[in-house]
Amino acid sequence: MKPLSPTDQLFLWLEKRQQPMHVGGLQLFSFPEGAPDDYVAQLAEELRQKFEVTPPFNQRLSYKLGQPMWVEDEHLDLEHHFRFEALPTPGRIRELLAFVSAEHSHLMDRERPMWEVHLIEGLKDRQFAIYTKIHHSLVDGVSAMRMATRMLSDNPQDTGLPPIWDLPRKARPGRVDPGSSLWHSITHLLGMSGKQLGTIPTVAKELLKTINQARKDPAYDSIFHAPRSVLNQKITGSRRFAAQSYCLTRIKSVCEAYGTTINDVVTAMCASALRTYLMNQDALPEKPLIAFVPVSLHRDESTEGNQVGVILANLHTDENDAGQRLLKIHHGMQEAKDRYRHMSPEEIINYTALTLAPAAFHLLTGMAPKWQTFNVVISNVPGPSSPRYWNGAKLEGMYPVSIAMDRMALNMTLTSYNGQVEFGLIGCRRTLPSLQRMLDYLEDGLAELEIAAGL
Ligand SMILES: CCCCCCCCCCCCCCCC(=O)SCCNC(=O)CCNC(=O)[C@H](O)C(C)(C)COP(=O)(O)OP(=O)(O)OC[C@H]1O[C@@H](n2cnc3c(N)ncnc32)[C@H](O)[C@@H]1OP(=O)(O)O
Ligand SMILES: CCCCCCCCCO
Repeated sequence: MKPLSPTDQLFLWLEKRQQPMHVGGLQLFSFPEGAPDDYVAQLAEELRQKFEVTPPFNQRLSYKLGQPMWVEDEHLDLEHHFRFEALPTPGRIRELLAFVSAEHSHLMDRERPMWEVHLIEGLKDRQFAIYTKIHHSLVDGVSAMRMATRMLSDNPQDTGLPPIWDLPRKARPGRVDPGSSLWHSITHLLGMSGKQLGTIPTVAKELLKTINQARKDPAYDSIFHAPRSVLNQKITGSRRFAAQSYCLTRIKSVCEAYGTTINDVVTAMCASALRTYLMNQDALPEKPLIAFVPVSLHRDESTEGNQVGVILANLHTDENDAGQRLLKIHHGMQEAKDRYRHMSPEEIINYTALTLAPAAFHLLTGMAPKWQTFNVVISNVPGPSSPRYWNGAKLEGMYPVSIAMDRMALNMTLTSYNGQVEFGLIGCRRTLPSLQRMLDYLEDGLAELEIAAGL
């Protein structure tokens, strides 16, 4: 029995039909050399027969004294969670993305462990795919990426590698299993509150500094007054997913030319894509868009729950010059990172909670609809830098599928793998009808920076 942290619980509270709170990943593989045509069907049979379901994949929600806990599901039904499916012909990436768009729109059953793995055959060119869906109250992007990486090997000859639901548990040195009693859960929560109280002085000091800085600097002040835009409307429950890879070497060359980080460049690509998308609808707000940028607080190799703080980043979408826009984004991100450098993870989480309080208040109550805290999520989850294989099948790409929410109809998350940066855009189907065009605008955003830098 394990209690959920307040951040993990938030994703349960926020969930509703038009706002499912699961995240996912789409992995694209090519058949191992010499594999038979029914390779994927054989693989499905093996996965059904050979493996167990281990934590967190065997954990379902239960409530004790009103407190949500993870408990082992004694009636686990693998057939419900693991599904073998086929794409309609001609089995192009377009059909695959349509499949993910539809599956990502469905809520999961809270009576069961909240995950699904879809093994997908019928793709062209001897490829197959795995779309994994898991509730955000169980993992964040970094823990999901760690799990996905642990099921893979850098050796194409390695066989017997498990699926994501039966990964070997990593023992943490010096950690004793705390047991599973309700008493342990209560003391754990009280301990957490003690730690939380200790964060008050630093968080208060940093908030005061923030307010003073916002008084002096208009670019900084903008962070706390996001404009309303077409992205920020009530959403429906159906999603559209668009994904594409971009060359990491090109992104690194832009970083070097401007003296910025990778994260700054991908953020600037998003800013440029949003600008073009909104300008084409004559809907670019005069004031700059503000992004919700998660920062990982995982201090070890853990794959447990959500450990993230958030930076509210000014995207400077009111700036015409692409190079200047990148430098301004870099400057704002540096400032935010400097602030967090002096804070503990608990302090960062509480500072984040206070800065996002108006958004959370609106999402939970529907009140204060005029206050827009941020316009879009931009999340960067780095992955393995060299080729990976799963039982001889080469991983060709790995795309994140995240969350759209009321008044935040678009989420731009990216991962990286083997020299590629892989964007996964998820949006409300009704609010953002031509979402796939953003993929071209991201490319244009990168090209614009290359040209401006003379590359
Ligand atoms: C679901 C089941 C799974 C199945 C399939 C799997 C799918 C795979 C997961 C999907 C997941 C979806 C679900 C999302 C749900 C959330 O999005 S939850 C929120 C998750 N996001 C986070 O936690 C944010 C994590 N990112 C961060 O903390 C920071 O942005 C970063 C990435 C560390 C960047 O920080 P920074 O200091 O501004 O940036 P930067 O200097 O650019 O980077 C630091 C270092 O990282 C490197 N780096 C940064 N970005 C990249 C990049 N994109 N590529 C390569 N290297 C990079 C830099 O080169 C640099 O390296 P060194 O020079 O130090 O060697
Ligand atoms: C105020 C709460 C905001 C929650 C945003 C969810 C973003 C999902 C990416 O991890």
